[in-house]
Amino acid sequence: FTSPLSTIPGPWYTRFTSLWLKFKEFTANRREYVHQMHKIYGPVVRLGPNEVSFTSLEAIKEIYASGGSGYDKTEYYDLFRQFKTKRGEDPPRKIQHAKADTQQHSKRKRIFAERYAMTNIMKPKPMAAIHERAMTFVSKCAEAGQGSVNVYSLLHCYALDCVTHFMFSPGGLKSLNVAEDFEIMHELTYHNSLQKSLLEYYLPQLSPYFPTFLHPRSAPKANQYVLDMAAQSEHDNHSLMEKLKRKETNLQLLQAAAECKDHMAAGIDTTGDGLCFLMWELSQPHNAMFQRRLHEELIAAPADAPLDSYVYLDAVIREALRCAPPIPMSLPRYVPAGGRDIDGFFVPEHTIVSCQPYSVHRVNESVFPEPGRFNPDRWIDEEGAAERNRLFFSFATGGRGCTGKNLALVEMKTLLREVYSRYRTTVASDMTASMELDDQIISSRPKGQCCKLVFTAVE
Ligand code: HEM
Repeated sequence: FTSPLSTIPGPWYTRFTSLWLKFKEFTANRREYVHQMHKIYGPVVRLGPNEVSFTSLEAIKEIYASGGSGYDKTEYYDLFRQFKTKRGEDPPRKIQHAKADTQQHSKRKRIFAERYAMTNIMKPKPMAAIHERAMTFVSKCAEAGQGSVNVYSLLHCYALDCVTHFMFSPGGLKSLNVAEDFEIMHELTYHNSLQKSLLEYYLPQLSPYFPTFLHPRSAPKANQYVLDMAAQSEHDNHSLMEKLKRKETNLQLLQAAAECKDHMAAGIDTTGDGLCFLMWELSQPHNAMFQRRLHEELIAAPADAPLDSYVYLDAVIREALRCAPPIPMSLPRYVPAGGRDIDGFFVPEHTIVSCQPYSVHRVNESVFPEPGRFNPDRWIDEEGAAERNRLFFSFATGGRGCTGKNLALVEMKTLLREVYSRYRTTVASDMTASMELDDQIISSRPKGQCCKLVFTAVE
């Protein structure tokens, strides 16, 4: 009752316990719970004795971008267990998410920032590789004729093939075509490890005594693949590995491999799920006019039109990432020493504060009217464009914002251009899987992990 947080709106029990929040987290309902709290209590909500959630632009700027990198990430990021599933088995745990390593993280991020710059990604060789993979995706869909295609699985293959080429070129997986590589995609994407990861995180002392089936799943094939690629002697000049292995970076081979494993995991499900939700939305009968508009823009442009010249394509992508951000959940940070004023409230040091993209995109209805409706046209209207762009939070913002944003956008645009200039997509009659958002650690994926569409060639 004496805490400075006691003036912050929220349910009464959040003053005493965060057990209800943990329960929601454990049952994969945290995102929706936090969202409901914002709908009831407004832009600032107390979630627990030491945790507050925000949705305003001011809060986003303060938490994620003040001083450049914003506040430190919390240990919650240790939950990315794909890097350390059974103790000691995987390469060292990712560096950039540990609180104590903020300085080391920004040094490292400076090393690879140049590789993720648009000027590097748009070089002929990486662009040709992305295009080749997009065309493989198209031919897989064409092979099905009027039969249904599970794009969920193919889009994850596409994202994996693009990101591994970017990192290890001339190496790189061909999971769209090669069965052995497909298994790596399968290992990384199809798993149920939310509860197991949370148990291990919240009960670290007990976890060594857990039976094997309670440990998060391992990814031995993916780990071995990354280690093999790191050991390759030659890497193309545009690749991430070429840069990480340079002498001046002072990285050991295993550290470079761990960095790549990290980026590989960050780049598969995000891009795969984002594209999947987008194609699912465009394929709905009530969204046919948006698909038609996209097709018209794509066929009207010259074949060599630059990717950033497609205004409607950009609007479709933004709208899909607004409605279903692949990382839609709270991005937790610690308030720095001395405490901070956030959105009119004093928040003491070491309080966990966060914004969740899902709510940022839905509760600010003056900026995004009818927020639950997929409507790419909203991004075309010049009025309010600055506010919309500022509140677009799917890639987060500031120094810890998404490293791979440019790569993700180029992959998405290249694939969608090749698909929607040639085909119309509709939902397959045998599509019964749920496309509801299913919460994972900070990401969400389609619940059924399956999305069946039909591709019809457009004359
Ligand atoms: C549509 C696709 C993508 C979305 C929506 C997305 C979104 C995000 C978000 C929201 C974060 C911030 C997480 C946080 O603050 O807790 C993030 C971080 C990150 N993303 Fe992405 N991402 C995407 C694709 C990619 C790709 C393709 C790569 C790399 C190949 C990548 C690499 C990373 C890395 C390395 C970080 C950690 C950055 C840091 O800690 O400084 N992402 N991403």
